[in-house]
Amino acid sequence: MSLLVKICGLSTRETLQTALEAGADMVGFVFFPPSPRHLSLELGRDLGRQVSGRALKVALTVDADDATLDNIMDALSPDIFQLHGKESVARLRDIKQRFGRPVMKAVPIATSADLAVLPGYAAVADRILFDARAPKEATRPGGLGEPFDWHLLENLDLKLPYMVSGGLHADNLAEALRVTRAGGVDVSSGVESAPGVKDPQMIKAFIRAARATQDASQELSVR
Ligand SMILES: O=C(O)c1ccccc1NCC(=O)[C@H](O)[C@H](O)COP(=O)(O)O
Repeated sequence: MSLLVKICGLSTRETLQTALEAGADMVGFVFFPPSPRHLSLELGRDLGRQVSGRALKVALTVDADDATLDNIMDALSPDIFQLHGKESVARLRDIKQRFGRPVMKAVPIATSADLAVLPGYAAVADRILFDARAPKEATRPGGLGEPFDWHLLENLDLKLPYMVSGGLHADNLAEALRVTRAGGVDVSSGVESAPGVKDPQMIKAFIRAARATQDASQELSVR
């Protein structure tokens, strides 16, 4: 199965075009006002039109209410909702039923105890995103550019597809994939020149590095 590459927190036509042309499988749009990547609904609508089927549109929200999700559905019509807050298993089920879209649940990781929530989420979510747990003082639960200990996932036995994120960049994603055996990688800070400012060259370098890792693992598997 080919590696999924997600570029998250895109907020301009130019950098979205770069990610699409470089072959990103998923493009993430943040709807969380404290984030430097937060999009207005109007900009989300515009960027969503630009994607026009070239990648999966991921709407990233944090403990959003139904009215907010309704507005995002109308503006972006996301392919996936990425729920990056404290959403319960029941809330995931509710969102899936109400909006009829797959959900990717972000699971914050700092210690092995954080894995205890997996069985509940895995019963409802379509995909899991492992991310570094944000420090208590953080103004947002993700997009902080810090990794977690990937070895915490070394013995993971998850029947659901999962991605790894948190502090990834072109030079460490191969190791993150080797240790976690994730089916996808997700990045935001690692392709930015400043918080919220995506860098086209860094986007291209990240996707090139991910594809090189994918090719290398496919070569090994056919030997
Ligand atoms: O990106 C944000 O600003 C953000 C805000 C609130 C919740 C989640 C957020 N990002 C979630 C993502 O999917 C990021 O790509 C992921 O946390 C990795 O971020 P980074 O460590 O900056 O690569």
